[in-house]
Amino acid sequence: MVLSAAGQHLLRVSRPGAWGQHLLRVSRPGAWGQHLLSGIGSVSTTAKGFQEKEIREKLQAFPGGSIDLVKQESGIAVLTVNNPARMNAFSGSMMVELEERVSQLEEWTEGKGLIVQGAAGTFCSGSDLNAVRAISNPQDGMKMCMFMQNVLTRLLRLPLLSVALVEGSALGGGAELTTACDFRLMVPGGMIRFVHKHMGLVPGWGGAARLVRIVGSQNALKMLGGALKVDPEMGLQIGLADGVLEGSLDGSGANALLEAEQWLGCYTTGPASVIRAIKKVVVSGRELPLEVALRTERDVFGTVWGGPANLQALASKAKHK
Ligand SMILES: CCCC(=O)SCCNC(=O)CCNC(=O)[C@H](O)C(C)(C)COP(=O)(O)OP(=O)(O)OC[C@H]1O[C@@H](n2cnc3c(N)ncnc32)[C@H](O)[C@@H]1OP(=O)(O)O
Repeated sequence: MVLSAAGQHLLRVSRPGAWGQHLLRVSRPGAWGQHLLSGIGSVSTTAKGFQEKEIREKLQAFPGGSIDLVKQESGIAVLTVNNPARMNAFSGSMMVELEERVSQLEEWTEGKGLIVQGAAGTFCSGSDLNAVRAISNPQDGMKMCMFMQNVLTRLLRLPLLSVALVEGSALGGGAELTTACDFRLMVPGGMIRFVHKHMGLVPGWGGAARLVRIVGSQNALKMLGGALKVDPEMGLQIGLADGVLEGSLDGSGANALLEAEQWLGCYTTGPASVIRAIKKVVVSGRELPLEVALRTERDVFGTVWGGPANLQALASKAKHK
């Protein structure tokens, strides 16, 4: 177990602070709500200087690895960060592929859940340091950040219940990726570590903003300031991890994936229309000012009220003892 002195002081925080003010300043709530409903939320991509085409071309110049997506009949998809020779670090082309996979998931109307994992028993070691070195000027770095912020925001807003399955290490951008999922499940020996400080950096893929909302600002400051190694025990203690799995029996990761599917299945059992509606009302409650969130909730409610699942439940005279 890795529990540093600083880690001992981490506290569980159940509710992040208010932050709707910022949303009000950077976006038109009406349009925002529509984006959330359609699952195609765009964040700061309209900010001055962000040329998606240009940064895509730059990123494509750093190839290697892949982002693999398998959509299963169960309604649970598995997204694998696959670059084992570099501990699943994100090459430039993988960043672009991640965006394409997120687009595919946005189109997947039968989907209910998503598991994000790394290949070969480890999660992800962040951005590929070779690519980072090559685009180390601030302008390119900021464009790469905006690209990844946008992709990871869209990932988090998918109308799917998502889980990061953390086997091995989730470092730097890999740790940020875990926060772009609704839940985090850790395997014994797994570690989430925001190593940015040791790289002379801060998170830039939206990981700090999301981390604060998950564990609270005190814990986030300690995690970033101390580059703390968060193991499963500490993860549970501070609310970063939602569960600890038994892990793989043969080192293949297969058992952990099966366990994660079972865990997620507890929340995705039921018709896709209802599960997707649940995610939509939670995302709007989390991201929108109350008035707008209430309007969105009403609209989403309208999509399930009198729908097949609702009518079937009424006909069966369901009792909830
Ligand atoms: C806004 C985003 C900010 C960021 O993500 S900055 C990047 C943060 N990540 C890092 O600094 C990770 C650096 N790597 C490490 O600490 C260690 O390699 C790590 C992951 C703990 C694994 O240690 P070991 O098990 O001892 O294995 P190793 O060091 O021999 O690594 C195996 C091969 O993988 C490579 N690798 C690991 N992480 C990488 C990365 N991020 N970018 C590029 N290559 C990376 C490493 O160079 C080694 O390659 P090779 O076998 O020497 O050719």
